[in-house]
Amino acid sequence: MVGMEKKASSSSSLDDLIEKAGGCAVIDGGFATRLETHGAEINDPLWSALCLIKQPHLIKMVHLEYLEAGADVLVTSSYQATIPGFISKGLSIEEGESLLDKSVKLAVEARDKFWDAIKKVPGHSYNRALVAASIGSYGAYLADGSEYSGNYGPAVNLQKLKEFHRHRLQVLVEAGPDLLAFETIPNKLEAQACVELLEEENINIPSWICFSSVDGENAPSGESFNECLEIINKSNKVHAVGINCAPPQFIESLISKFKELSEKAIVIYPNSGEVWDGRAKKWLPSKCFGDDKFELFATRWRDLGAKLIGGCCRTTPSTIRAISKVLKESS
Ligand SMILES: C[S+](C)CC[C@H](N)C(=O)O
Ligand SMILES: N[C@@H](CCS)C(=O)O
Ligand SMILES: [Zn+2]
Repeated sequence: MVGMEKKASSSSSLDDLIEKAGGCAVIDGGFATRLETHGAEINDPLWSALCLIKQPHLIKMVHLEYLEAGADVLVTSSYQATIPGFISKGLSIEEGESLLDKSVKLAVEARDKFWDAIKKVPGHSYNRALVAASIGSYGAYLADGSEYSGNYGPAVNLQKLKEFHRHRLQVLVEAGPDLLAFETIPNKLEAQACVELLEEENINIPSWICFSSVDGENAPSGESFNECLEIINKSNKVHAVGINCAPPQFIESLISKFKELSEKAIVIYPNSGEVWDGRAKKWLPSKCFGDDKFELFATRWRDLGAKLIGGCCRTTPSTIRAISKVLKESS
């Protein structure tokens, strides 16, 4: 147990979903990398957010695929969607705001469409999914791979990070998601910026903060998770903490570590094990885990205490189908 810990209020929509899902809810899988398999062009500084401008129908299609596969939570297409990013494409602030709003609306529309159809099917085993607005790290916006290094340079201080996140956070919250998902946070300073913003903006939507990790032990910056979680534990605006887009082989020990360091729910959605080359902008062949492995991992991670489990880059709807099936069978 950790001192000074503020537990988030217990009757949130997230807690309800976890309970309905039998103690462990399923998050969707890699979003941008799935868009790519449908032919989306995302080799761009905006990465998957380019689709919000050019191919929004693909975004909805991927959301529907993950719902059909059994996801209880959809993460929106806003990971690398930012107002400055859209401005650099020649769009206005208003157009950028409208694209952020659209990222939430597309997921909500997919969720409602799927739920309206499936709830009429007798004996179905789906839950009404929640929509989590993705808030990618500053490193994601930089598009230089720094969400895996945490190295933002000396000019990037707390103020700058809060400035970067504030407007997007306000617009996403206004769009009405069920949850907020801070993703691939690589260092302590950015975790602090997120926590302070949730307080300052008085956000009452349940949120999770997920870190990436490249050594399986620490945040990518080299700072210990002990230091990072200390800040998060003090806030009752954060409902869950965890890891996304790190390789699956790191997850088991990180769940144990997070359990020791925090009382918050633990959220886990690793990538396939392949490694992102931020310069070449491609996935390097590496130890890649298939759906059968994810099936085994998912029960182990659930038994170790994870409350939300899904996949990140290069995992697919079939990965999520495998996770959902095994968790439902054994809950
Ligand atoms: C999670 S990484 C694969 C996302 C893409 C990165 N921010 C880039 O733009 O290169
Ligand atoms: N939600 C994002 C995270 C990228 S690391 C995606 O799945 O594309
Ligand atoms: Zn990822």
